Amino acid sequence: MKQTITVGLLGLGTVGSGVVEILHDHKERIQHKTGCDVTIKAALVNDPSKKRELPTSSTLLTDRHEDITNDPDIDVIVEVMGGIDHTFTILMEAIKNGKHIVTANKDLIAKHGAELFEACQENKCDLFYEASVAGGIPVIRSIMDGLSSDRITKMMGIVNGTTNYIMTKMAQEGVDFDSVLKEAQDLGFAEADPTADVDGLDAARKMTILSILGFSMPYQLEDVDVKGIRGISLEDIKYAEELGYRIKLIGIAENDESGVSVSVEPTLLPIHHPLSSVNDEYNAVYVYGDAIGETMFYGPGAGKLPTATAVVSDLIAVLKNIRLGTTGTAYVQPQFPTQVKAKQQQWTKKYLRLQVQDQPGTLNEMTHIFAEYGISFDQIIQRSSEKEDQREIMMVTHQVSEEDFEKARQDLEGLASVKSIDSIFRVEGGN
Ligand SMILES: NC(=O)C1=CN([C@@H]2O[C@H](COP(=O)(O)OP(=O)(O)OC[C@H]3O[C@@H](n4cnc5c(N)ncnc54)[C@H](OP(=O)(O)O)[C@@H]3O)[C@@H](O)[C@H]2O)C=CC1
Ligand SMILES: N[C@@H](CC=O)C(=O)O
Repeated sequence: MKQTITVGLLGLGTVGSGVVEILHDHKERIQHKTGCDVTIKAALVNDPSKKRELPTSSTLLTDRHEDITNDPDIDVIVEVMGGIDHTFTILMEAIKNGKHIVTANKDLIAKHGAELFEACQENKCDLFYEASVAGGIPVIRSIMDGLSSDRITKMMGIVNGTTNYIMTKMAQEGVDFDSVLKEAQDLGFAEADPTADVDGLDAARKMTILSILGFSMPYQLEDVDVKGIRGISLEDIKYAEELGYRIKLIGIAENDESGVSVSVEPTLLPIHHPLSSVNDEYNAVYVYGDAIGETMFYGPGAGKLPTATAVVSDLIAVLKNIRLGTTGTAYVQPQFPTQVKAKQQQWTKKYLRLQVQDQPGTLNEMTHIFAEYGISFDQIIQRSSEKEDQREIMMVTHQVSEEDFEKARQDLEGLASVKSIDSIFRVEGGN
């Protein structure tokens, strides 16, 4: 027998309208898969007077969340409005009223995932959040289900669509940062506050969620080393190409015997590395496991319909659970304590771009400093600088510990012949 499930939407913007569209266009497919008919009874918005397409003519548009959280007819809440603490309060209220939750909100899950999970367990509610990491790519489900038999050791990838879109356009079309950010906003990829994208925080939240789930540890957002893309210039993109690399904003989470390190930063990748060809708003995540070896997940990481696909798939998971009379969630209580890896244990290659005095001995002075910390070079190129009596130097080091590199950087800054250190990025690949 067909069952009618009533949904309350929190948010009817880019993702919310995509959810409405998929539920409408795939209505029969969803009925067939779940045995359920889905009705959207109400949607919470900031401005109910704004003209917009409604899910059905009878859908209530409201700016009072209680109209949804307290409505006894509503079975499932789909949260696609964003926000952290206020949204958390609303969802906790909804869970206490027995509502199942589907959310696309990584800000919320990275900060309050554990509390939401506990409340859902206590109240026998579902909690699903596939769209919170890498938009339309089912990477959370893959980690929680497909790879659940393995021990995950590393996850690495491009997990922010906006910055990947910006950097692709900068590299391919030489477009300036501000105009391409505006394009990404118009296309619905960027967060309400796009500084979260540009400064790497959005990617850091996603890497936090992946680390909690993949490593089964209560990893904290505050422990992620985060650098955004503001410091990347068209010169860096050009010199990186010359050295055989592309620059991408890469998240890396590693777990080995010396601890866990999670970072998000601009990274030079060898041109033939598969992540170098991930362009526009696309995302890709490598997951390494003891048994499986290497797997890669690729697809659209942002945008209306790709993100809504993940949200509606979560809703389908809830519908199936309701039919089975059970509850479930993509969360598990972390099993192991987190031991954050010391800087001395974190090894990477580095790219530097510097302006130096054009005089004999400058390069010697610099290499002498690096040698003191045991740092050697993979590649060095020099170019004339726009500034009189200066040269521009681009270097790629061999593997160096973060701690030693930082000491060498400080010593370099103290040299009279070093006029400025304009860029420092991580480099992947090779020793
Ligand atoms: N866009 C994307 O590609 C992706 C987004 N996400 C996540 O999905 C969520 C939604 O994103 P998106 O659809 O892009 O955002 P939008 O800004 O397009 O939509 C937000 C919606 O929520 C409503 N809203 C926001 N705050 C409130 C509030 N305090 N009270 C009532 N209504 C509110 C807005 O109302 P009104 O329409 O009146 O302004 C709007 O309808 C975010 O958590 C985002 O991080 C996740 C993956 C990809
Ligand atoms: N702003 C985010 C949206 C998806 O999570 C991004 O650009 O990736």
